[in-house]
Amino acid sequence: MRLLHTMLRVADLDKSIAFYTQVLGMQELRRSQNEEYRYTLAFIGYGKEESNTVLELTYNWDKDSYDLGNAYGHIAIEFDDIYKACDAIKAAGGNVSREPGPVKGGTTEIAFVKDPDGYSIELIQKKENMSEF
Ligand SMILES: C[C@@H](O)C(=O)SC[C@H](NC(=O)CC[C@H](N)C(=O)O)C(=O)NCC(=O)O
Ligand code: NI
Repeated sequence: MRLLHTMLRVADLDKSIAFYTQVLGMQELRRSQNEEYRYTLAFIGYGKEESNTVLELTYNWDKDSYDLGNAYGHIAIEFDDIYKACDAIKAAGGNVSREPGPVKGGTTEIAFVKDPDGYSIELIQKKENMSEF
């Protein structure tokens, strides 16, 4: 078995794709529409689905907002330098909701940003040993 994707429902597909590609450096891998059930899927990530776990952005044509509720946590992305990444995200108008720095009670360096729908994305500083979590 292999973890294939995480699906997020988004209110504005082009705005979300612009954020994940232009701000977080992902690629749009493929897009498909379902005319009968009125939705579009966009698969995005850092490489081909054959060897990468990706995001599936779902746009329902008749829905322009969602209640994210209080159960969703975050999606985590590893960066070589989260400090530079956060500076670039701010420069691109992105929302850095938690400044980069050591995780509370630990040493791993993290930051959080919000995507256009308000989903939290955790940026984790690349390190040799991931054992802290
Ligand atoms: C391609 C595969 O990864 C999918 O997830 S498609 C599954 C399909 N998705 C939708 O219908 C999305 C729109 C829906 N309104 C929503 O917001 O979830 C799905 O869930 N189909 C249901 C089924 O029973 O086939
Ligand atoms: Ni899916």
